[in-house]
Amino acid sequence: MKRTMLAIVVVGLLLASLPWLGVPSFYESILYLVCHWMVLALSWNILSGYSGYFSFGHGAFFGIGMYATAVLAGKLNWPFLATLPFAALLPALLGLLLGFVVFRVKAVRGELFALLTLAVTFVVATIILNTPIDGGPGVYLNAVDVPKLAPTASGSIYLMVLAAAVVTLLVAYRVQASRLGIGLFAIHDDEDVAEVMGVPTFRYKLVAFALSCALAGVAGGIHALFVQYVTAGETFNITVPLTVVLMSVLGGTRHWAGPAIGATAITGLLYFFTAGDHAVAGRAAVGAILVLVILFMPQGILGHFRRRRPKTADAAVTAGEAAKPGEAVTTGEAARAGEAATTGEAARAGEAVIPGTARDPEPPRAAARTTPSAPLLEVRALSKAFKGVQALDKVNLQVRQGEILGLLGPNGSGKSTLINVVSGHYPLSGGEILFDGRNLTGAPAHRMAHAGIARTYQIPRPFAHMTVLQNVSLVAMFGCASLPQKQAVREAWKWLEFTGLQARAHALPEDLNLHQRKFLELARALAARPRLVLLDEVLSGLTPGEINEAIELIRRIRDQGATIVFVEHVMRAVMALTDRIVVLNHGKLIAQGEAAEVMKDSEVVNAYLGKPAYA
Ligand SMILES: Nc1ncnc2c1ncn2[C@@H]1O[C@H](COP(=O)(O)OP(=O)(O)OP(=O)(O)O)[C@@H](O)[C@H]1O
Repeated sequence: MKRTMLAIVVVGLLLASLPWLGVPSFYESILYLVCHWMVLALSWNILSGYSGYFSFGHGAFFGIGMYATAVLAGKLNWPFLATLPFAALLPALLGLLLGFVVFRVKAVRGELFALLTLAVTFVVATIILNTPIDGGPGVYLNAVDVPKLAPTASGSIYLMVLAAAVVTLLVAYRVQASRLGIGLFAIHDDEDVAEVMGVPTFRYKLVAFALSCALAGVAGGIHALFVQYVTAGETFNITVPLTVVLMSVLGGTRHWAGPAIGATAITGLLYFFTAGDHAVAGRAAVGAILVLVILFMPQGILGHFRRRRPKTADAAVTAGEAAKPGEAVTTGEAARAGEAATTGEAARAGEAVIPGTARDPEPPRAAARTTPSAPLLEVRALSKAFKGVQALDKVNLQVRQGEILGLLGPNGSGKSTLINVVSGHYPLSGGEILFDGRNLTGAPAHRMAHAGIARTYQIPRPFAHMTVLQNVSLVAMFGCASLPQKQAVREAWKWLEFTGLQARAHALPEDLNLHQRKFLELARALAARPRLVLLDEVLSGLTPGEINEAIELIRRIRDQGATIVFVEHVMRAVMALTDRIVVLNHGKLIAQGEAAEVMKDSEVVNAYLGKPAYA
């Protein structure tokens, strides 16, 4: 990490020497434009590329920065450098305000967010144009003194934008490698699941948005000085956000350096054609290249080559490095070495290791038991209504410390809904959730995860662009354990070994079979070091042999002290594993107690057992 950052700074310092080497100012202008677009594209990518919240409003934040400097320096005669903090702060505040409202609304994701940010651009442009900020004629900055940083004014402006580009590169790099970046990539893949796994999605999106807007604002402030004359028509032109998006997509949005490559390529190409007096042909060429890249390299230039890399000579290095437990694996790496070097023999053969036959991992730390049989989870009058469906109707339930509680009921009786509500995936409609004596009613899902609740999904929902190892280590970082990154990777290896998935550590979820995907769900839940594990039909769809493996695995999880709620239709597993069962029907709890007793209950027989079709 330090080497990459050092390399960015060294290259920046080398480029900073150009104004003293007598380079014609024309070239400084070209380099200025490259750096300028780099800042804009990189800053856009911090929110939109990493988290998937595509914004078409970057022009607004850039424009606010531009006008902040134009008004403060051009109209109020402030020294230029004193305007830059405001050029950063004002768009950041607008981003925060907008995000504070918009990021709370689940419906405003994807294209709606893109349209909303585009609308913000028009609103900002209209306000600026129709108030004394601009008022129509534009703002001149030709009387503003350029800070003397280099022998010439153009050299000084170039140095400022170069500094901004270096800082933005460092920020983009640091964010990607940090918890924030990993959380944003999880949001990109599945925001609801990310929240349930412990990622504070709202806060992370806000931070990313504010950072993105602030950097765009700085680019705007410097650009105001560069163009010397600021008009609303030029500033809030749709080509600004479009160009930024295209540059990022071309270079690759899932890598910190992708937008920088896209910005360099497109600016360089445009210059090449403009210099040859073929500006129109240049734009057409850029358009054609973009179409080709989107068709054949949908992950962008960097994404494409990084995806191919493990298949080449350095695959062994990538896999070997990541195979060292404790080595940090960031989401951007996405190493896809299906045959990655691993620790066990079976793993080397590329086979999943049957739990119990793998080399014994260091015993995974399980939740510590406190008072035996004390309730760990208590739900009181828990209700959940969807439009027209009362999925849960005043359910009262206790889960005791250290037990396996079977949650049974016919299809549609509310079992998954109960798990969804207790894990925070769905907000409740009524009632209370008490966990370990704390009232978690209405808490956001990431707080449920931090408190010690982990879950699996009936239909596995792994983060699609992250490897198996990254999926599991993310939960070790953000779940109840809240481990630092390197320790989280070590923890993930333990659970991969526990579930027999270590041979698939570097595979993407799409390359796993159903059995492996179900076990990935388990490994993820366990890596959180939860106090309560909610298992939603982990056995469905498995073969009888795989079911036996899973039963053995769940026993081992319980033996290590975890408390488990177990939704299952496979009756032999229910009988083999559960201490107690509760039965739901039409969202109501109809029976609870020891399995053998409850199975004789006439209401249970009528509602559930009387129905055929369970294994
Ligand atoms: N997101 C949703 N929107 C609308 N209705 C829902 C939603 N999720 C669940 N329901 C409804 O709530 C009721 C309970 O569903 P739930 O999935 O909890 O049942 P279940 O007992 O888990 O069933 P299964 O055994 O088939 O998984 C069903 O009528 C279902 O259609």
